Amino acid sequence: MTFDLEKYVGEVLKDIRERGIEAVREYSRKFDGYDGEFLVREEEFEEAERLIPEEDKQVIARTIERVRKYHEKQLENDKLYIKNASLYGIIYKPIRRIGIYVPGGKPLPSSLIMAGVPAKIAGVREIVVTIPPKEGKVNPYVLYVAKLLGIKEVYKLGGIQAIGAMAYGIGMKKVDKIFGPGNKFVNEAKRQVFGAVGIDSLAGPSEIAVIADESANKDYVLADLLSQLEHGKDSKAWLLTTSKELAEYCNKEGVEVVLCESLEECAEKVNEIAPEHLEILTKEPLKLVDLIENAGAIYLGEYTPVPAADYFLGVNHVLPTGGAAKFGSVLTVMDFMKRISLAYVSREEFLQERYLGIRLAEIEGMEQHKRSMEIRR
Ligand SMILES: NC(=O)c1ccc[n+]([C@@H]2O[C@H](COP(=O)([O-])OP(=O)(O)OC[C@H]3O[C@@H](n4cnc5c(N)ncnc54)[C@H](O)[C@@H]3O)[C@@H](O)[C@H]2O)c1
Ligand SMILES: N[C@H](CO)Cc1c[nH]c[nH+]1
Ligand SMILES: [Zn+2]
Repeated sequence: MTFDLEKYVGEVLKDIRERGIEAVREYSRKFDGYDGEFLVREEEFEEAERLIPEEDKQVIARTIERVRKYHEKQLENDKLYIKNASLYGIIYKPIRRIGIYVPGGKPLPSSLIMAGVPAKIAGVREIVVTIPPKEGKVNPYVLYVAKLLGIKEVYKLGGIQAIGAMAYGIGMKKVDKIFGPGNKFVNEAKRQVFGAVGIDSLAGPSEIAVIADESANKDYVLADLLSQLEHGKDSKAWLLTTSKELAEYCNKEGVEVVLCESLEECAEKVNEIAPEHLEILTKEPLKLVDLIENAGAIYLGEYTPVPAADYFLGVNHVLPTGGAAKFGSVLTVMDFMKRISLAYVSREEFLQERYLGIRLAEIEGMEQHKRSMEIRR
C-alpha cells in the first residue's frame, strides 16, 4: 500500500486542532524526542552567542548584509494616482504577525536569514520562529541569527506540530502567515493550513535541474547536481543535456539524465518539470532564458552554482518545489506585505459615472446596491 501523505498529515493536524497543546506535546515527544518547554529562554540565546566563534559571527554578519542589500531593492512604494479629482491606488502594509519555520533535520540557519531579513525590511512587527530541537536544544547559529534580527520568540517545535501550533495558535498567539521551507511533512502541513493562515509558497524538498552542453565542465555539473541531493532522500536532480559524454559522466544514483536533440528541447523539458533551481551551463546561457517559463530561480554560467545562491549571493533560497514553480515564486519582501486598494472619489466623478453601477446593479438584481448609489446628491 502506498503512503498517503495528505491523509497522514491531515490526521495529525486534526488531532492538534481538537486536542491542542496535549497533542502538540505528544507529537513533539514522538517525532523530535522532546518533552520540555517550547519557548526558548533568554539564557539560551546568551549561551548560543558565547558558543559561536568570532570568525563565524563575521561570516553571518556579512551574509546578512548581502541578503539585505539584494532585498532592499524589492520594497515597493504605494501606487496612487489622481483622476477627475479622485484618488485611486494600492497601498502596502506589512503583515502584523508571522511565523518562520526553520528546518531542523539538518538545521539551516541560512534559511532563517532568507526569511528573516526580508521580513524586517517589510516592517513585520511580530516574528515567531520554530525549529525542531536536537537533544532538547536549538542550533546555536539559528539562535544567534534570530538575536541579530531582533527575533525573541523562538519555539523548540518542528514538523507538522510546529505548523499546527502557529496556524491554530496553540501554545502561542496565532500567526497571520507562515513562511519558510521544510521537508515533505512540513510542506504538506503548510498546504493544509492555508486559509486558517497565509503561506509563502510550497517550499519543500530541494531540487536542481541543469541544462548543459558540451562546453560545460563535467565536474562542476556533477557537483552541482549532487549538492541538492545532499538535502535528503526526497530531493531531486535532473540533467538535460545535448552532450552524450556529459550524460554518461553524470549518470549517478539520484540523478535523472535526459539526453536531448537540442537546447530548445532541454528548455521545453525544464518547463514541464518546473524545478526549484535551474542552472544553465552552455556556451551562451543568456540565449536560453527567454525559453524558460517554469523555474523558481535561474542561475547562469560556471560561477553561479546553486550552493552560492543557497548561502551568499544575496538572492533568496526559499523557492517553490514539486512543480509549484508553475504558479509560485521565489520569496520576496513583498510576500511579507499585503496590498490594500484605496479610493477617494470626487462628487463630480461619482455623479457622472454612477449610471454604470446603477445599471449593473439592475442586471444583477441588487436593489440595495442600486439604492446606495442612487440616494447620493
Ligand atoms: N524549497 C526550499 O526553499 C528549501 C530551502 C531549504 C531547505 N529545503 C528543504 O527543507 C527540508 C528540510 O528537511 P529536514 O528533515 O532537514 O527538516 P524539517 O525541519 O523540515 O523536518 C524535520 C521534522 O519533520 C518531522 N518528521 C520527521 N519524520 C516524520 C514523520 N515520519 N512523521 C511526522 N513528522 C515527521 C519531525 O518533527 C522533524 O523534526 C529538506 O527537504 C530541504 O531540501 C527547501
Ligand atoms: N538548497 C536549499 C534550497 O532548496 C537551501 C539551502 C540551505 N542550506 C543549504 N541549502
Ligand atoms: Zn542547498
